[in-house]
Amino acid sequence: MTGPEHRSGFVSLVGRPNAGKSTLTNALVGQKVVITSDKPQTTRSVVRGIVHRPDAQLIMVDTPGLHRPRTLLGERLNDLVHATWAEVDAVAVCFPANERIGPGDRFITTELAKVPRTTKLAIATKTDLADPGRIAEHLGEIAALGAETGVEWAEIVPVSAVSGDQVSLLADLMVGLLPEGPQLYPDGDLTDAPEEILAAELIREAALDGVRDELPHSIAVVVEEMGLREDRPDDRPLLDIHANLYVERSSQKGIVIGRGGSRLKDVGRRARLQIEALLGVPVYLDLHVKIAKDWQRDPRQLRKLGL
Ligand SMILES: Nc1nc2c(ncn2[C@@H]2O[C@H](COP(=O)(O)OP(=O)(O)OP(=O)(O)O)[C@@H](O)[C@H]2O)c(=O)[nH]1
Repeated sequence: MTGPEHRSGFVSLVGRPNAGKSTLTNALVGQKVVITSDKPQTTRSVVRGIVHRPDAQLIMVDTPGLHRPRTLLGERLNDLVHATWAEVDAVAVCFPANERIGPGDRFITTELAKVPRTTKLAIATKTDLADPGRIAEHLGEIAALGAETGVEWAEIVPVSAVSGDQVSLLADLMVGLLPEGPQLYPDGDLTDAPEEILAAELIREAALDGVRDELPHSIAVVVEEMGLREDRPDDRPLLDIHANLYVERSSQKGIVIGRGGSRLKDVGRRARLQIEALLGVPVYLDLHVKIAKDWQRDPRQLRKLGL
């Protein structure tokens, strides 16, 4: 049962490579973890764990990595990261206490400043590797970085995921930043991992490209299945994605598919390239177009489509 005091929401751990995000996620979720282990475990991939507590459900999201945008695709990917950050309740930046604040940390914090409404907190990770004087200095540098970039830290918390020091305090603080809300996920398997949402969004964008005027807001995409293909060698993974592209009318279906299926093929190819760039793994994309009559006006269909 969920009482009025129950809180729920999404927190994303970000930080430069090796900052300790995955280790901290695991420490936070502890034994009651649901990790989507069938997802590609590349540094760019999104892994999510859920902290189930009597008073809260804290859903941990690792958003895809930011890139210094050199290409249009890079910019597009960063837009996606910003969009993901804007959708979560809080973003926590991890700054390892055994290293100085560097350009990578400054870049991430500056980007985070562009997402005004999301709550931000700072975590000084790996405190077991630094002495108290150094930790105090580090916390001061994190505060200064916030002031310099215009990010207001809701909390600055030192933790060690390895020794466990302050991990439960961090969980309490994060829960305190969440809105009141019911349990969002049942115990058990997760179906709508952020990767699937991002993949669906990329497919939708590719499908709308060039036909926006003809198909305003009429396309919804649902990733039905996503998983690494079995029996592949470790160095040659392949991610299978089965997705349905919903339109409202058969005339729209014709537009999306194109003559002899040529347009759908092109949509699939472009979406696949973007998903591969985002997740860092080769993708086999199986795309089907279906008609969900007037889905925009039907609450049941909207819920089914995750909207
Ligand atoms: N001593 C110590 N080591 C830690 C701690 N947290 C993480 N590490 C180590 O730091 C390294 C990087 O940790 P990860 O959790 O993989 O870091 P990450 O930020 O997820 O890394 P990427 O996936 O590359 O972005 C690993 O060798 C961890 O064992 C900590 O609290 N104390």
